[in-house]
Amino acid sequence: MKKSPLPLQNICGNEKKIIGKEALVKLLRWHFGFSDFRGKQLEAIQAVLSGRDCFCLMPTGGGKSMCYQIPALAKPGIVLVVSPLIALMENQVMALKEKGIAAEFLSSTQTSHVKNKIHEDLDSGKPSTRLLYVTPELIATPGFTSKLTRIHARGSLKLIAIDEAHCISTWGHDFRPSYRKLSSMRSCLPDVPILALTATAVPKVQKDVIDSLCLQDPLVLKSSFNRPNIYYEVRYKDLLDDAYADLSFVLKSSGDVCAIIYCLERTTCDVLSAHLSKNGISCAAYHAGLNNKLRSSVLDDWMSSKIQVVVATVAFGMGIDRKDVRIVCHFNVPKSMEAFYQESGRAGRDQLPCRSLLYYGVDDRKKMEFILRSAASKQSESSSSQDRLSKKSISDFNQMVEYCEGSGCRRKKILESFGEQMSASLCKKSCDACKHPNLVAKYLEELLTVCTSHQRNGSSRIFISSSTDMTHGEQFSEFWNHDDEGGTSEEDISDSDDGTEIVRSLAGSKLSRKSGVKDKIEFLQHAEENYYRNKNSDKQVNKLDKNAISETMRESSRQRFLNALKEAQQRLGTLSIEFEASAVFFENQCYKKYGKSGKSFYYSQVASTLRWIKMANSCELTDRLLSVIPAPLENTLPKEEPPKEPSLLLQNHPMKATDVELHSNVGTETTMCSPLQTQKASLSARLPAIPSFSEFVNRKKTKNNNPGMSENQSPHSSKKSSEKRMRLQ
Ligand SMILES: Nc1ncnc2c1ncn2[C@@H]1O[C@H](COP(=O)(O)OP(=O)(O)OP(=O)(O)O)[C@@H](O)[C@H]1O
Ligand SMILES: [Mg+2]
Repeated sequence: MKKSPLPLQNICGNEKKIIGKEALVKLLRWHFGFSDFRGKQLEAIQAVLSGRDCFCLMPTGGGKSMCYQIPALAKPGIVLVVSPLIALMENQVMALKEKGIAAEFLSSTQTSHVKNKIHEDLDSGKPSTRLLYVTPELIATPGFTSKLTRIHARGSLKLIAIDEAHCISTWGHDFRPSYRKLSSMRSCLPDVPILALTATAVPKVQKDVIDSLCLQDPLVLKSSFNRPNIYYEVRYKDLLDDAYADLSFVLKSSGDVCAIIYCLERTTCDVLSAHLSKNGISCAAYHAGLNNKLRSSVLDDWMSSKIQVVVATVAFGMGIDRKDVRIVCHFNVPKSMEAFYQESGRAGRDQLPCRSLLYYGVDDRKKMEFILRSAASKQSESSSSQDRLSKKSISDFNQMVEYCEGSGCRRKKILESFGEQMSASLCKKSCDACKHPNLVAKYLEELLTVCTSHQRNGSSRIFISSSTDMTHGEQFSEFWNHDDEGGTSEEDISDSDDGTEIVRSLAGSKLSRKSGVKDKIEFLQHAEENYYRNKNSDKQVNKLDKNAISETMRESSRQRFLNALKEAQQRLGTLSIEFEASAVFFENQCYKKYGKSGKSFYYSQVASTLRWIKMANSCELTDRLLSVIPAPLENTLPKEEPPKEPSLLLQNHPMKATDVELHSNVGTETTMCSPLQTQKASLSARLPAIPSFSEFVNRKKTKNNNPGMSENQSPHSSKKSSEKRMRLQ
């Protein structure tokens, strides 16, 4: 229902003068029903109404939107709001319309009839629209720029508000190339004040935003980043029997509360959501792998409390305003403190007590380090700016690791990462480290023991050394950006299907290992059924396109194989294979087999091959790789001459067989099976096949049912399992 305008709506004409607090508070009460302004809202509003540029840094949920919504009501003319997500624009416009405020948005999702009506209004001399939400992509189009210039010439454009302004900075955690195009606005639309709003901007990003937008003598308003109503807590997956069960328990014991659970991978969202649903929790998965219809129905159901828990990738939530989110859980460690702050900040926007829960796992850390490293290695010729960004992404992630693995107040760590000093007393025991210091210290000690045993088994070394390498001068890239360029111009979700996604999707994560075997098989069967169902549908071509395996994906897989082989080398002692070529060989095999079937099957094959590499002994590995030696080699081998053709074995490498023996550790499998012997034996031996997923699972089952074998093979597993325990609530 349309609300009658407050007589104050034109409290002043177009003249630039400070409007008194009283008049503005009246607007706030009349239109929004809030008794007073929060934090720096009033200062920001007064600044922009007086025609001054303003940079406004307020915490998540601090009420930044009000800083441009009130100005829209205080003066005639249009406030242009640049927003990164269509979902966010839709929500805000809907909420404003419900309050009787003339707000519109322009996006590709609207019908041309609706768009035409909005354009008609904008073209009229006296537009009724007060707030116009647009994407940065639209602003960049020449047609829209000239429309804005015309509106401005008529004196009808009173403010440009740039929401989530950190997206303009390559230093920010959510850099969006399209935001950079906003830098031309100052020259196209001089005199129109610009308001830049963000919740997360370290000093470097603040400066970058101010410079990029050419803000002139802006009023810089900074509020504390502290969110006193959020209780911060980390739970350690490696010390838990079952993180899924733990999370179920937390959610159930908290009552039927509203929650967001962030996962790194889409598959984890699906599997975890299914698990929670089975346990009676009302929830749904949300990620860019779902179609638009399903995504918006999940969003609607969650916004209207039909479901309470959303299990999502980072695609979910920027600017989504459900006030009563009581728990934000990160089921995998986030990539940076900025991302963590932004996402955990979606809890408790009603200022009531709420909880940030992070499940930290050593495997997750390694996976993230691997992703960072893969992204880095993708850049063969890096520019200095890419190099700079890559190093930054590593150090950003290290801050997150420190948050989880370090002792001391979590709140302090968050605030200090944004350059804010904090006294120890500020936390008031509102994080686990301050509330239960002894318990947290004990967990960290236990975690260290688990990590050390991982390392002793060789499983961590490759990652640890690679991450150390990375901080010492390799080339890196910012890989997680919501890069909306090159895709459809107004896609509302941007967790893209790039190479990183593949690495993320590869099986072998601790999470998927923790779900039951039956669940897993059901899940894969379901995926297979879906695949064949889709295959017959008339959308097949489109789907196959989406399912296509790109060169980037293939490169990620090769990298993954390379790391697995190096890890195998650490586990087994010196392995006499040529790593790069072997990695290419394994990847080629997967691609040959499943290249045409699409990426799901391809990933699955990559994953099972990786599992096989993890379990194989030296003989099996070298045998497997020998199979690709060209036929003529067979004749040359007995003479112990190096083959002419390039081959995968180190035999073709300058290193001699004797070198290998010298490097072998006594008692390792390498000494029992020298490269030469292996080659000879393998020519007559049958090659072991790489197991399928179900074979792998069944083999594992058999081993577990055979106590002798499991004892020999995994002396740590039973110990580790008995070491694990559910954490106290
Ligand atoms: N002065 C106020 N008094 C009470 N509630 C307010 C006030 N201003 C804003 N709010 C409410 O606070 C909530 C958060 O506001 P808003 O969405 O603008 O936050 P934000 O700073 O943009 O957060 P984010 O960074 O997550 O986008 C909204 O529900 C809004 O209605
Ligand atoms: Mg906002």
